[in-house]
Parts: sequence; structure tokens; C-alpha cells
Amino acid sequence: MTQHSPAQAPAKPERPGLYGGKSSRRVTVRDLAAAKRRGERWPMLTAYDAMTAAVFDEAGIPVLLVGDSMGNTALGYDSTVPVTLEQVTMLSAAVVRGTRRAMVVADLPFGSFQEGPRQALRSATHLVKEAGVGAVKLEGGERSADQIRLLVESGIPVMAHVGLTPQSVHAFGGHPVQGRGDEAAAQLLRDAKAVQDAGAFAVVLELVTAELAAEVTRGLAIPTVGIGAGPECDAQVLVWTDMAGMTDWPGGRSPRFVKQYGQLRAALGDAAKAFADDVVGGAYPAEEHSFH
Ligand SMILES: Nc1nc(=O)c2c([nH]1)NC[C@@H]1CN(c3ccc(C(=O)N[C@@H](CCC(=O)O)C(=O)O)cc3)CN21
Ligand SMILES: CC(C)C(=O)C(=O)O
Ligand SMILES: [Mg+2]
Repeated sequence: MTQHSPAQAPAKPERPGLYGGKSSRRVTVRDLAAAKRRGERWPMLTAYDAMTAAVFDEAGIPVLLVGDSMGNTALGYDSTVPVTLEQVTMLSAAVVRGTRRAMVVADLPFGSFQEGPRQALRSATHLVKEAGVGAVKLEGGERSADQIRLLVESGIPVMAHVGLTPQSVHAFGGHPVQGRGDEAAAQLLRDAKAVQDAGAFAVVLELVTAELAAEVTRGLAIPTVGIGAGPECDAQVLVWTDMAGMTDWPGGRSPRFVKQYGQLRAALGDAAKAFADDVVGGAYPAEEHSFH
């Protein structure tokens, strides 16, 4: 079949942007700023080990967060509060080793930055030098602005985190939606502006109404990363075990913002049972798994 098109349209790269980009160099804060200017949305996932991080890196996820949610997921605590800087450092080093392209961001855990800017710099420096992360994240808006400013001045990119900040679960008395009511909305807007002014390169908005998150996203020059913050954020993050259907939620009910894109808990349980049945029944190992 002959086709009489005057000229072959130049082959359009399938995904020109951050997600699925082909370059093997690490994603940088400049790439994220450029994506906001292009109006391009991007995904972020947590990771806590090298093998899982490699899967997400190969899938083209541009930013991986070694979240202090490791407390709930990897370490078996019922909150993020007990997580230590050494735990985040060890798992961050594994995630960096497992990845080639993703920017790896490490959470500063509870107690590692609240004393002030100098403590924050000591903790963040430890993560950069010992684990090799490209950026750190810390919770708090106006209350954390001095910490953010010193880290950024010292050359460490900072992702901020406002709205629901789980390290304050005891102060919040749970995980309530943030920014409801005029006073709370005004405070959240001040927090978002404060972290941008302090030099943060992005800000997580956690459990914020979709309307307020949209307003914050329009009002900031830096990208917003939503979790339970509606569809208008520049980026979206989920805890990977929630995203993949691995998390065992207390009472079996997941938070409203979670969408499961897989059934890993069932799949892994089925694999373990099939292995166990084969061992008990003598079907494994078979001849082809044996040496002579
Ligand atoms: N596995 C996991 N996923 C997370 O998203 C996560 C963690 N762990 N650990 C740290 C925090 C805790 N997070 C949570 C935990 C519970 C709700 C929750 O139950 N929210 C209610 C809304 C409550 C309200 O209506 O005020 C919901 O239904 O979403 C939200 C965030 C988010 N973070
Ligand atoms: C959910 C994200 C934003 C987080 O802080 C974590 O995983 O610890
Ligand atoms: Mg966290």
C-alpha cells in the first residue's frame, strides 16, 4: 500500500516527559521545576528496599520517597513516630543502590530535625553522605521554615510536607482531613507559601480538601505532590504497599484516597501456599531442581 503523505511526520517521542523519560542520568530538582512549567503531572511512590525500588525505577517512576511510613510498612510499628534516622539511612542506601534514574528523597524522621536548623542539617547531611540521597523531606510548614532554609543554603534540596503530618499523630488525635474552615485554610496557605519562600523545591499536601489543594497548586511556583489532596496537584504520591494491594489495613478498611492497582497481598500469599503445598506433598523439589 502506497501512502502519499507529503512528508513523514517526525517520530514523536512516546513520552517526552519525566515519567518514562529515557535518559539514564538521575532526575533532578530542575527537571521537576521544568515539568511544572510544562504543566506535566508526575507520579511518586515510596520504596524501602533495593529490589522494589529497581522495579519502580524500571517502570519510569521519576521520584522515589524512602518514607518514614517504613514504620508502618517495613518495620511493623503502628505509626511513623518510632522510626529512627539510622533506619531511614539504611533503607535509603538500599533504594539508592537499587536505582539508576529516580531521584531518591529520604524522610527526616520524628526527632531528627525538631530541635532546630542545626540538628536538621546534621541529620540531612548524614542521609546525603551515608545513603547518597538526592534530597530530604521534612514535615511542617511555617514551623519548619528555618530548618528548610538552612538545608537549602547548605546545598541539600528539600521537599516540604504540609496538611496532615503523621509525625504529629498524637497532637492531631488521628488522621483528620486538613484545611477545613476559613482559619485552617488560611493557615495551610501560609504554610505552603512559607516552605516555598524558604527554598523547598516541592511540597507534599497530605489529606487536604481538593478545593484547597487546587488553590495552593495554582498559587505556588513549586510543584505540589498530593496524597488525599484531590486531582489538581502537580504530582501524586502513594505508599507503594497501598498502591499495590499489599497493605493489611486495620479493620480491613483502607483510607478513602487509596486506590489499589494490584493484589500483591493475595498473590504473594498464594505463591507461599503453593510452595508450602509442594514441599509437604513432595512435589518440590522435582528432578529438574536436583543435582547429581
Ligand atoms: N500504609 C500507609 N499508608 C499511608 O498513606 C500512611 C501510612 N501508612 N503511615 C503514615 C501515614 C498515616 N496516613 C493516614 C492514615 C489514615 C488515614 C485515614 O484513615 N484517613 C481517613 C480520613 C479521616 C477523616 O475523614 O477525617 C480516610 O478515610 O481517608 C489517612 C492517612 C498516611 N500515611
Ligand atoms: C506518604 C508520604 C508523603 C510520606 O511521608 C511517607 O510515606 O512517609
Ligand atoms: Mg512520611
